[in-house]
Amino acid sequence: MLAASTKVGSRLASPHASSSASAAAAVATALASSPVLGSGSGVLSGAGFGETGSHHAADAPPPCSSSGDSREYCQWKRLVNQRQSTLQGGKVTAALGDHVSGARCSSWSQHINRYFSSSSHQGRIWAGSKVLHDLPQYVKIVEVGPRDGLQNEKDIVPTPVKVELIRRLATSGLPVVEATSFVSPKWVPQLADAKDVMEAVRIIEGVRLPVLTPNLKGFEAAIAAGAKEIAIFASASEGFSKSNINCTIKESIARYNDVALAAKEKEIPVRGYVSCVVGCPVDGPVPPSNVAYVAKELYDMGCYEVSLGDTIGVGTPGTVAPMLEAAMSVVPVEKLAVHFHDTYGQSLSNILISLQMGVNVVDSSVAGLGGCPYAKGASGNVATEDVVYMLKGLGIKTGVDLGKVMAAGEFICKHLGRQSGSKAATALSKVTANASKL
Ligand SMILES: CC(C)(COP(=O)([O-])OP(=O)([O-])OC[C@H]1O[C@@H](n2cnc3c(N)ncnc32)[C@H](O)[C@@H]1OP(=O)([O-])[O-])[C@@H](O)C(=O)NCCC(=O)NCCSC(=O)C[C@@](C)(O)CC(=O)[O-]
Repeated sequence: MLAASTKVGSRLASPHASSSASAAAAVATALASSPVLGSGSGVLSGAGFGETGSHHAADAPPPCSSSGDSREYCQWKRLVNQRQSTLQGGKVTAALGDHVSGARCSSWSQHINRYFSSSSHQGRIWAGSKVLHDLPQYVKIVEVGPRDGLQNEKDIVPTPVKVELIRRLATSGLPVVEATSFVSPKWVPQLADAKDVMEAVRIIEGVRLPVLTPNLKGFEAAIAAGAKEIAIFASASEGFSKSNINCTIKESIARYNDVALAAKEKEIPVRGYVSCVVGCPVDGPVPPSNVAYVAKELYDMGCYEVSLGDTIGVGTPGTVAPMLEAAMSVVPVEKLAVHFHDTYGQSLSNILISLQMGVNVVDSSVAGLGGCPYAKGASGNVATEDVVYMLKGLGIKTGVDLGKVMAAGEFICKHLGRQSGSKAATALSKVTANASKL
């Protein structure tokens, strides 16, 4: 299985695919001949790679004024503008034939908007509310499905399926899609095709595509494959640090310092992760002071953002709030992101309390895919669809088209042969299916 996917991948990495157009052609050829994605499979139909798609940023932003708008919000506005001009220029951000038809997507949209249309104005929702008035205007969603979501899958997902998933997520308006990891293939065999995935998706514009790098070897490989942004990942607990990256926390900080220095030289932005911020599968409960220590180390070495991960999903607002307070005491809150796994069904409540505490970056995974191979019992990440649904209900802008994320979720779930882990996607699909029977 691994050999087969590598073979397909090596076609994607062909030297003939060095220009955008020829790389796109190589991807299209690989996809067409894939048993999962080929035209005969019924998964793909319609337009070819390289054609312009229609991206409509959901919740189109108001003008970005110099007064009051957050930095993230202004960055998002720029990203939307860049994406729109990219599409007008006919570059490769386009649809490769969505198997979810336009009619179906618009039917989803009708239902998605059903409960929000009368309350979509944030001011109206929040008027007079003591608990909602501090929420951010815009939340950046960092999609981690292609990396965190797939890394734990036992059966190797073919490279073209991963590439197509990333492309679909990128065209849904998500500003960041974590693409893969340049880790040891012995440790994470599912992502052994990182080079091929990166070489195929590097041509997608209008979206940031960071990759995980555990050391200099991974960093060099990522840059050679075309990565323009990386992420490093430390742990707040010794037990998980050992089991996940085979070193102590201190050793990992030294290792990541080298990576951060190399990245700085090449002007590559670095995101930091802290795992096990509430509990560890090996050590049990984790004190907030450990989280603060590691978060500050990552921030001080130059990470532009530090994502706090409840790797095994044991946190509740009762444990997340003190953990965040500790992290916020050493790293500015606008530099923090939250990353929840939904093992105990606490993710959305944890996200809500994080937003109330000033966080405005949230990691999530399409269809709730995910889990860490070195954190036994951890379930998937919070589903992107559920996060977008909740934020939409709160009148918070994300720029994400929920129907398109649902379509990406349906695509990958079909490939994996399982139901979506997103409650919002499942409910909306059922409502729409029932409505179409009437
Ligand atoms: C860190 C290591 C490499 C140490 O692994 P090690 O075995 O201690 O490393 P080593 O330096 O002794 O190397 C062993 C072999 O791996 C190779 N190697 C070494 N580095 C690389 C590399 N970058 N790329 C490719 N190959 C590499 C190296 O060349 C050698 O190959 P050999 O000589 O045996 O043939 C390993 O433990 C590892 O790869 N761990 C990654 C585990 C992982 O990816 N976990 C999941 C991501 S973290 C996560 O999911 C949590 C997060 C971020 O989502 C947030 C949350 O939810 O909390």
